[in-house]
This record gives sequence, structure tokens and C-alpha cells, in this order.
Amino acid sequence: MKATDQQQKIINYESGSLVIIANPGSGKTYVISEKIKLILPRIMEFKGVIAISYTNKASNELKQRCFKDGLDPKGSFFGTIDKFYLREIILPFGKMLFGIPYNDISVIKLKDIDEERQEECLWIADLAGGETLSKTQIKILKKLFLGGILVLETISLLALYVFDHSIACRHYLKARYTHIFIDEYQDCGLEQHQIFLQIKNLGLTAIAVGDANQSIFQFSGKSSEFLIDLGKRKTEFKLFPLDFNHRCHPSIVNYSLLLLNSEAELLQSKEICVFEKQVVGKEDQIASWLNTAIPSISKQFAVAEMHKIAILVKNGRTGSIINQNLSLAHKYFENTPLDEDFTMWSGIFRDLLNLCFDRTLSRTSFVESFIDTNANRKTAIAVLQLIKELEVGLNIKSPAVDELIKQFIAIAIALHPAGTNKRSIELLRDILATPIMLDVYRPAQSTEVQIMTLHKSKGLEFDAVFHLDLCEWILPQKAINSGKTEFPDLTQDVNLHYVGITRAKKCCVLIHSTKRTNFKMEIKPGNPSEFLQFDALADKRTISPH
Ligand SMILES: Nc1ncnc2c1ncn2[C@@H]1O[C@H](COP(=O)(O)OP(=O)(O)OP(=O)(O)O)[C@@H](O)[C@H]1O
Repeated sequence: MKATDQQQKIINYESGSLVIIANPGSGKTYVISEKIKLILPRIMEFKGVIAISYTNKASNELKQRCFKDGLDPKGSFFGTIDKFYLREIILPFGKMLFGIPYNDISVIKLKDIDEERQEECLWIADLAGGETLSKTQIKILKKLFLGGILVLETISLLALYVFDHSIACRHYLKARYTHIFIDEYQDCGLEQHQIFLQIKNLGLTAIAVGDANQSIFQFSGKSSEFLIDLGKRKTEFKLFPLDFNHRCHPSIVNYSLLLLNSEAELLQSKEICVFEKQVVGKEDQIASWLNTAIPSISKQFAVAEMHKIAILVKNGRTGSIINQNLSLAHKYFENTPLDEDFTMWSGIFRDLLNLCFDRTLSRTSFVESFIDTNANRKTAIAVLQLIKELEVGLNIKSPAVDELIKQFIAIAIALHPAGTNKRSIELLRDILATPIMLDVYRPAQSTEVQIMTLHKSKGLEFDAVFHLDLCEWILPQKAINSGKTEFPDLTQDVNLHYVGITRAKKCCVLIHSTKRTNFKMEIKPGNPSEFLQFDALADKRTISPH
């Protein structure tokens, strides 16, 4: 692949910090990996870069692109922002500020905190982001920390507090790292924005990449305003656009642009590859229609393998109905209880399950994300051996659950001894003992169509996308408040629709039905989504012939 001029300018820019405002499919991951590949050979052995991705999956993808040719990662950190806060700020330097915890540290959600401590933690539920912690609040967090508890909802605030109050932490970050990259900056929270700017002020080169129109996590305090803020800091950050969409057919690009702006400048396109389909009936009839339409459409668009097709849904309700009624081979990516637990050991178990089933993931980069493999060569070699044995155990027909659990625990102890956690082990036991849940961790086979939520599809691409839930009340979400109709998350919902459309390379089918299932599982009449009523879009899609 040859970089475009626009991409090459960004790759070559070395005169300071930069912000890249990118469009979908414009090669963000490509540009970041090419920049890292240029930087690493030039820096000292003990130094590295910080590369923050939004998900573990995206981080693995970035690592793979950077290191597939054997480049030495040196002292780099690759991972999610929470992992960065924990591993590089809170765990090592929290101990210096607060003292050594009496118990192993576990990260838990506020709702899972024990009754005894609930009352003194009530204020955490009201945190909206951007608060300065009071002395009493710090006292409570310190007490929890010493008791081995980090409340998930306070991690970014605590990281900022430790960063601000620990000179050792700031010295360490400055001595260890030369650059900080943050991808998907549009889904960044206020504390993350503040830490990013302060790390830049330590003297690191800061690189932020994002697309304001793909901001889809506002409900959890994330906002594209911080990306826009960087764009305005003209003396601190050089602004680069990255706007050519390499992924989608021009008619799909045009449709997505018009969704955001009815006067957008359009690309030349001879044919229209955006289709609309109204299914008579409810979600199970949509599944029946997909059973016949998917094979015809994949033939028409020369889709070679079924895993290059995605069925995207707004919510798990539709996902489950399609999962139950689709007779074509498919894979439904749903969350298990282990995915919703944020302790270190649950994270290790989750990553191990993905690693053992997915041959494209690298065992070495998994180990590197927990320990410095140069400094701990013996441990690294032992863990790699344990992972190989676990892979064999997991892939036999009826594995002995107790034996497997022992193997998981041995790896977790080697990587993160302080994270000992009974709850994670129980969650793991449930998954290993339930074949349907265990199956969630296997990647889709090439013969399987992939079903997932629009949120999970972020950062992915498919030859053909079947975008469901384009019904009134569902997308955009609509509510009646004091007799008035409201769209509580309109911008987010437009962005979610935009993300869904722009996952498609060759064709995108927008689907609605004459009946829909609501949150109470009642069957209601279904009308087309308001998004399908936009005048500018009407002649940019055609009725599906299938
Ligand atoms: N210079 C290029 N020439 C050809 N193809 C390219 C080029 N740059 C990127 N691509 C292709 O475009 C697609 C999108 O690239 P990438 O995944 O890096 O985009 P992205 O900006 O991270 O996407 P998104 O934000 O939508 O998730 C990939 O299939 C990639 O191989």
C-alpha cells in the first residue's frame, strides 16, 4: 500500500505535536502505525511510545501492524486508556501517595461495592467529569485503595490526582516515553483530555487522532468537544485533515456525507450501492429475508467469504432475535458477565480466551502488555509455555474445567500476582462450563456472517453491511416527555448510523420492518426511521431488488 500525499505529510511531520481530524476509512490506523515505525528505531533502548487505542482489539491490530516485521517495541506501552491509568500511573505511584494496600487491588464497579462501603461512596454516582476531588473524597478513595479497591467510575479522576500530586510519576513518564498517541479522540473524557495535555507539557510529542462524527459514547461522559478543542490550539498542535475514504464505494461515501450535511460536496458515482428494504413482519421475518437475500447479494457484489458480511443492530434485543432465527451460518458477538467485570484478572482471562481461539493474535504481544519481557525473560518464556498448554487444553472436545482454571490462574499469577480475585475465577468457571458462552470468544469463521451491535462495529470494515433497526422509536431513539416528543440522543444516534453505514466497502442495506419489538418485548407497528425521511438522502439509495 502506498501512502497518499495527505498521509505521507502526516507520517513525515516531526516538528511537534499534531491533531489529525480524520474521516471514516481514511487510514488512521495506517498513519499511526507508520509514524510509530519511524520513531521507534531512533529512540534509546529503554524509551518507548504510549499508544492508546479505544479497545483491546484495536490495540492488538495496531501492535500487529507496527511489529509484524520484527520491529523492537522497546519500552512502549500499547493498550486502552484504563490500562494506562492503572499500569503506569495509579498502581505504581498511588502506592507512594497513599501507602501499600493491605489487600490485592481489584477494580470494581460502584454498583458491586459491598453494602458496608456503599454509603460513603454515594457521591461517586453523581460524578459528571471535571470535578476536583475534595479532601473527604480523597480520604475515601485512599481508604478504598488501601483496602484493595479501585472503583471503576473514579479511575480517570484518580489517575489525574496521582499525576498532579506525584512528581515521581511525572518524572517517570517523561524519562520513559517520547510520544503519546491517542486514537479515537472523539470518545475521550475530560480527565483523559487533561492528562493528555499535561503529558504533552512534560515534553512528550502528543498525537491525537479522531473523527467528531464518530463520537458514540456520550452517555458515558465522552465527548467530541475535546478533539475540537485540540483543533483550535493552533500554536500547540499542527492540524492535519485526513479525509479521503479508501474503504467505501463512492455512493456509500456520498450517502454518509449527506446524512451529516445536506449540502456536502459529493463524489462521482455511476451506481448506487446503498439499498433500502422494508420487511413485512417483525424481526424474525427480517431473519428469514436475510436467509435468502444474503447469498444473492454476496453473489452480486462478489463477496468471497461470509465473515466479510455484517448484520448490525442497535440493541441486544434485535441481535438475540436475529441470532435465534437466522439459519445461515453466523456468529453473534454478545457480552458475557466476564466482559462486564473490570478487574485485572477478569481482563487477563478475557484476553487469554480471545488469544487461545484467535490464531491471528500474538502471544508475545499479549505477554508484553503486562510485563517488560526484556527485564523478565524467564517469566515471559514460562508464561508463553503456559499459554501454549492452555491453547491445547481449551481446544480439545470436552476440556476438564478444573484443570483449565488452574492453568488460567497460573498465568494470571505470573502476570499480575496482586490481582488475585475470587469473583473473576467464578465468572471464568461459568464461561468454561457453558459451551454457548465459551463460543462467544471464538472469532467468526470465514463461513460465518457476523452479527453485532453498531457500537461494537466501530473501527471494523465489511464488504457488505445489513444495517437493521432503522425503525421509528429505535434509531433515532424517541421518547415522550410531559406529552412532548423528544429525541434524547439525536447527535449520538446520527453518529451511530454514520458509523454503521461507513463500515461497508461494497454495499450497504438499510432495513426496517412493518412491526417491531419494544423494550417490554411487546410487538408494535413499525414505521421507517426519521433518518430515512431526510430529503437529501431519498435519491441516494434504491429499493433492494431482493
Ligand atoms: N493509501 C491507501 N491506499 C489504499 N488503501 C488504503 C490507504 N490507506 C488506507 N487504506 C485502506 O482503507 C481502509 C481503512 O483504513 P483504516 O482501517 O486505517 O481506516 P480508519 O481511518 O482507521 O477507519 P475508521 O475510522 O472508519 O475505523 C483499510 O482497508 C486500509 O487498508
